[in-house]
Amino acid sequence: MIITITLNPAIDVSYQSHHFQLNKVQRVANGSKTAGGKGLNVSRVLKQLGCEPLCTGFLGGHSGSWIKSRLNQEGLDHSFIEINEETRTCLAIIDNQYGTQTELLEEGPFITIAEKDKFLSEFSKMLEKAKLITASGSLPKGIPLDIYSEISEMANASNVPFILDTSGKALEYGIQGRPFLIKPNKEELCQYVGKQELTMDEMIDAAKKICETGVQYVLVSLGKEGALLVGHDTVLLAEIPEIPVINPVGSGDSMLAGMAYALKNQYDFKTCLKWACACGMSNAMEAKTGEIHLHKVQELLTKIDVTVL
Ligand SMILES: Nc1ncnc2c1ncn2[C@@H]1O[C@H](COP(=O)(O)OP(=O)(O)OP(=O)(O)O)[C@@H](O)[C@H]1O
Ligand SMILES: O=P(O)(O)OC[C@@]1(O)O[C@H](CO)[C@@H](O)[C@@H]1O
Repeated sequence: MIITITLNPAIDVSYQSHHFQLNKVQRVANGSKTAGGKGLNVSRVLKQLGCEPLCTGFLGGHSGSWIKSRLNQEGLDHSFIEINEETRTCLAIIDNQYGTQTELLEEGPFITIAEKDKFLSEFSKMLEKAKLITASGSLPKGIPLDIYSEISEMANASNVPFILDTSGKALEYGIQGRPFLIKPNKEELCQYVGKQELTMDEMIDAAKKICETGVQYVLVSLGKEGALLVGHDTVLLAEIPEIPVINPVGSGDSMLAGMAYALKNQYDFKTCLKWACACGMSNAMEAKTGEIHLHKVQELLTKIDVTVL
């Protein structure tokens, strides 16, 4: 079973706006509302790929109940720790005319030490059934910065591959727990190495240095430019065709789901990278966050070129 961890889930509200302007009243068509936060997007895409993930993390208040009822409707198995405070809402405004994507991400609830300890204790029980674990997203308040490192070490001790997609300090600390794979986008990798920009060679160098610390693979997502997969003795570059983009929010999560699915099926790394890109692309072609279509993924797989660098 794949376990997906979302420590800071969200009700994701996404609006399509034309010529979005600041400081103006704008009327828009009803937004799409999904059970989100990165890990829940990963879970939804895994389900669309035919997997039965178990979703875990923290949920609270009315928003938490709404998310649970959505997960039930979608047939997603879940086991969340109930918290005192309210689960957050995140807002995305997509303007395909201007080509902009504006996001307002709430920081999320405060998690008490008792709630955090309960999570870790439940997680150690779930770990017994896990074949692969993904953890995605920001940390809610009160959660120690090294929690992903702790989770990774627990997974390593049980020989279960752990895949991490986070940013900033949570990534910096998380890497110290030696996850099997991390998935920064280019901006997150730049931030990690403290640079404004990185060339392709510099990205490969940075990823290799991360691998020297004990991480086995670094998957760098590059939006419409495709992706890089770097390991100790592997550098693969995926080049992708142009596609009609509707809403790319959640493409990184869909990519992570595609990678997790392919790894679980023990595909070779070139094929894994193709599945990861195809799922990210398929999501970008849909209005809903964290949605793919298998027939589109299969068609996209034939159009992605992976080169060994
Ligand atoms: N505009 C696009 N055109 C084609 N493919 C895309 C586009 N945006 C994303 N993708 C696909 O999805 C993958 C992941 O996208 P991206 O690098 O934007 O991730 P991300 O920044 O983590 O996204 P998010 O945080 O919104 O989930 C890319 O490697 C690519 O395969
Ligand atoms: O605040 P985080 O956890 O880093 O990101 C949250 C978020 O922006 O990520 C997803 C897109 O990847 C959205 O579903 C969600 O709202």
